[in-house]
Amino acid sequence: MPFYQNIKFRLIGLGLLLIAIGVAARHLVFLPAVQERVQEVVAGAHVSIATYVAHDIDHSIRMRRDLIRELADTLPPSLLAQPEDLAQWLGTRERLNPLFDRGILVLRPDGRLLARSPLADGAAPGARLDADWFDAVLQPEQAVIGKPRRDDAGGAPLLTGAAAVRGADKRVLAVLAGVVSLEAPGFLDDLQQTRLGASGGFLLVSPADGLFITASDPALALQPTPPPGADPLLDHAMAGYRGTGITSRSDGADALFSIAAVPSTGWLVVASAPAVEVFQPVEELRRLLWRNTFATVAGMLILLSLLLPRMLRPLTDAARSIREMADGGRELAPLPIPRHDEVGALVLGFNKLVAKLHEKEQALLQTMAKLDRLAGTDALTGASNRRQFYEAVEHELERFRRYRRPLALVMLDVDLFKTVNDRYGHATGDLVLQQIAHCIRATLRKPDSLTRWGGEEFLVLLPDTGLASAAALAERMRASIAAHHIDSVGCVTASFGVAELGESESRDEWVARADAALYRAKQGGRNRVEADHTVRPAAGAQTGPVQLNWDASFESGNGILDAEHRDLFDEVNRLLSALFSEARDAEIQPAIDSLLEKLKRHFHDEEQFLQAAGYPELGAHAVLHRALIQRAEALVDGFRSHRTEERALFTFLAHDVVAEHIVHEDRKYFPHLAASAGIHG
Ligand SMILES: Nc1nc2c(ncn2[C@@H]2O[C@H](COP(=O)(O)OP(=O)(O)OP(=O)(O)O)[C@@H](O)[C@H]2O)c(=O)[nH]1
Repeated sequence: MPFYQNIKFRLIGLGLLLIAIGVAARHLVFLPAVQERVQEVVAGAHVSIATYVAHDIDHSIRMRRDLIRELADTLPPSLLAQPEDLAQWLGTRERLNPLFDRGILVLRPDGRLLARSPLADGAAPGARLDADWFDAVLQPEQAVIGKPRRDDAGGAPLLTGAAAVRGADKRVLAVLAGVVSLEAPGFLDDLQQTRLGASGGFLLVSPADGLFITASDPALALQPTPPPGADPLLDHAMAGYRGTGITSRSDGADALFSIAAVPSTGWLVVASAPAVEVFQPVEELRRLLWRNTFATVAGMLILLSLLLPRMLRPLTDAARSIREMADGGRELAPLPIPRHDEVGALVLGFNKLVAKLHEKEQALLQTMAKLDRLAGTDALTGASNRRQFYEAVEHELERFRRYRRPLALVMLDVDLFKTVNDRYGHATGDLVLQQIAHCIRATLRKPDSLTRWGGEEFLVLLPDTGLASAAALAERMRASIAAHHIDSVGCVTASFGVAELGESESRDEWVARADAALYRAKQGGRNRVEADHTVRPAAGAQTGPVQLNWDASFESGNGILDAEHRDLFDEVNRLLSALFSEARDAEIQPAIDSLLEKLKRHFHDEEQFLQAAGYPELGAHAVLHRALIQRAEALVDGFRSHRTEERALFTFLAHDVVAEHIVHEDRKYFPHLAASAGIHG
């Protein structure tokens, strides 16, 4: 699954998207609104301050102008002829109202100095005929405020207020002027010393004179204003704009400005503060928001990476379990409901689905069982079912009655199979049953048939087989099953019960005896074979004129070999009986075939045991086996084609096979086998 389809990735992505939307909203909507509001508030404050400063300046100017006017109006014309008294009069007034720190002068209409206070030598400061105010003051009745200028020595900036002294006929008798330094305490010095914020300040501009009168930066005092276009802020002011706004300054930086007029002079007070400073709170808020955003993202990532796996575990667990079930690695079963949320609902849905599937599976199994019953085969193991077994038994019973052929039954049951089911699941249990059926089949001959009798119980029907042979075969099956390794389970075992059909015994009695023997095998500790000897075998009841008798001295001590030898004796006896009876060839032929097959199997088993025991004469013994088999096959062929007489067959079986080989030759290895069994035992 690509990572972007991962639900954790999507949830984290969603979280980040929401944060990004929040950040965008704050920076595009919230912060601009805050900035606008801050500008409104600060600009309002700046306008108030600029207006206050303008009124203060206006008040100072008016006071000086009114004082000069009043002095001019109250100056007794008679004093004009007495300069010393005039100076004294001026001195008294000047001391009473010290608004002109640079002194008060009285000039004649031609511009010559008449008197001054305080008395000082040299030219009176500002008392120059080219002064703009001198001519101006001769005209109107009002006092005049002159253009600010530096004193004659180029020192401090001065401002002169003047008024004409007129006679009764309104003729100008003299001009009275007061000179004040712009830096005089209580005049404009406050404006120079006052800052707006950290680096903002004020400008006092005379648009009419194109002059900075004074400013928070003292270097600007009495400097000409820059030409239009050089400073957009001043251009605004000069163009008559009054109020507040943001504009670029001559240094390119934005500034918040506020402009207020000084009505008495036509001057302007311009308050300006760098926008960076004004909006510093907004910038701080912006930085705070970024820090908050980073902290939120980091917190969210940490929280989600810790919580998401926990929150999604029920989902991932359920998905894994379902996948395992789908892949066959786990039995299809309901899952525990982790909690009552959407995942719980999902698992509940899955469980309902499983229940439905089980129902359907049961229905299918029932149908299959029905079909099996009809078809005669068990679908799981491929073995016959009871119905087919009963049919086969009917056929064999018929043969038994007619030809007296022995008939044996092996019933087997898997040991502790419930534990296998409980530990590894029902599906694995089924697999075990299949493998066991496979093991059994591998040991059977053609005419033998395997039946699944019930759950983990099987029946093997062995035609033409006596009790001893059947027990030997059962032993072979037991060993084969016990040695077979089954993936993920290991080895399992089975217990066996063997019974040969007795004379006048019913099918069900016979099966019951095999079942009882099986029960004894279970009781005896499982993984073993129990043969039932309680009923005399029917086939042995009918004997011919010539019979071979078994003797205890023929026993080698090896259970399987002895059982096979005994069975061969029985087989030969049965065949001899048939040969000497009136039986037809067609009826004798199956007995001959069965004997030949048993002979071959016995020789093979015997060679295996002798090899395992390290018998030194095995090579020579095996040569005898091959010779006997070749001879037997030739005789059987001849018998089929009526070339061989019954006597030749009789001689070969009774003499060559039984008397010579089994009784005489085989005895040779008995001591070796016994010794070897002693060593290994
Ligand atoms: N997997 C599977 N189990 C089956 C089938 N038929 C029967 N079984 C199970 O086989 C088990 C038989 O258990 P028991 O009869 O108690 O016997 P056991 O555990 O084999 O023990 P012993 O026979 O005493 O050794 C039961 O759990 C049945 O459910 C089948 O077709 N498939």
